[in-house]
Amino acid sequence: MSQSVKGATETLRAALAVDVAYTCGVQPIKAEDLCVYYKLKTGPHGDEKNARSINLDGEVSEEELEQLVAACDPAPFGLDDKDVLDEKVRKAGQIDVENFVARLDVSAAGIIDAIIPEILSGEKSNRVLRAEMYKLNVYGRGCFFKPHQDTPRAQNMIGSLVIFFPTAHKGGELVLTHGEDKFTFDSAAELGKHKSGPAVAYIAFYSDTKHEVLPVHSGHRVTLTFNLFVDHAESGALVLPHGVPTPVEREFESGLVSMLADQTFLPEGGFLGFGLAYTYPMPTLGEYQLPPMLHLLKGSDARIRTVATRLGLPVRAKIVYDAGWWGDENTTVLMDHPVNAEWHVEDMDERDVAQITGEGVTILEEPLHSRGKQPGSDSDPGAKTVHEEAHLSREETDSDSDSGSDSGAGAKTVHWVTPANKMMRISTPSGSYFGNHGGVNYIYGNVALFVEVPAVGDGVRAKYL
Ligand SMILES: O=C(O)CCC(=O)C(=O)O
Ligand SMILES: [Fe+2]
Repeated sequence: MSQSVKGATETLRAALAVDVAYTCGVQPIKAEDLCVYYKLKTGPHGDEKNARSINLDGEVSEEELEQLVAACDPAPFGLDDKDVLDEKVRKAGQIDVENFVARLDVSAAGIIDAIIPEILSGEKSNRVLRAEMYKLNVYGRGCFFKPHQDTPRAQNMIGSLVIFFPTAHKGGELVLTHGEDKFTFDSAAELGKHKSGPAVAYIAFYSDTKHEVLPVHSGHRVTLTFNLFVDHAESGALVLPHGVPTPVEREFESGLVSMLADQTFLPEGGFLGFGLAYTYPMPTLGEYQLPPMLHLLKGSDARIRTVATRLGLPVRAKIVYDAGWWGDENTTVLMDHPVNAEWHVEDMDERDVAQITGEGVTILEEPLHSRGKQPGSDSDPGAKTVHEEAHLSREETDSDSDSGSDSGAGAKTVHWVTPANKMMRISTPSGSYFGNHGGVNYIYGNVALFVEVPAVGDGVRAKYL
């Protein structure tokens, strides 16, 4: 590989390393929007449920908050398909959506508009962000929630939104961990700085990001939680990224352009491969289609698509499976469709294998070097080495070709920019899943993006001669 390609690869990696998994702030709202109506628990004599209202401002009394706590159920967490109560993992109160009404409308209050630029990666195109209210939670003194990811509920679930009422409390910081980065959001401190009128604090984050709520030392931390979904216009067409490129997009673009201009780089054409920074919800049962993945990309993953599309380079998404059972220890399979995760190694018969090797499937002819290693773990020198070149078999790159080519004839080269080193194992469908709600209809799976690089002098590459 030439020095210039090495340098360009580094530029791309550096541009992708700029990534935040959240966006947060304090939003001024109308005083009446701090009001919540909630149902009381049925009385000991089976009396009818009554409702009460509470104004969740800084002046709310201890007595009123205790009444709210009395209307809460203990909040569970999710372990595989079960909701589990265990105060060593999560201690908090919750009210389900059918038992309360909050006056606050996050769209009308401007909170959705405030989070869109980050959560949809600066690119509105034809995507819409929809917030679905999920719970009201009360974290009193000593309450907390240990590190977890939020359970994926649909393929288009992208994030979680938490709204914090300005009720007095100390502690209860939300700590997010993404790769090597840690971020602490102290909603009480942020709201404390806001002196001019009523406000709520908010944070939105990609829901596969690990997060925890530290113990509350005093007072009551009252929140509304929402699941965030990406919907898109009926046409399903991906609108071309518009707007002014950000500095980090320009940096990424300069790396791509120097690769295209280097005539020693993939002279016959091929692919740039990117293992992604985030994981994506995949269904575990039934018949599926991979949703239009390119609409659902998060953070720096979306940057790959944005810039490549702007340059006119086709981008495709593939699910990455580690299919070690397949004769060869190191078989990596890239698929357009999630595999029915009910399939276990033992159950696999030839028919199943034929199905897996069917249309839209790519077997990497050279295994990924860093298979099974944790990304970024310093103790493991292999983790940071990228297997620079592997081959994408031709059946995938040329739909007209005969599909039985495992010989490598006509295979296209993949130049891996970031390693696809976290993979789903076909043989372990759900493992032990730990989330904020029981359910294994969806699991977070690993995806790789492939940017098609034309041969020297072909297509959009012609202008870089
Ligand atoms: O209250 C928070 O800050 C986060 C709560 C949470 O992680 C959850 O409900 O899943
Ligand atoms: Fe959570």
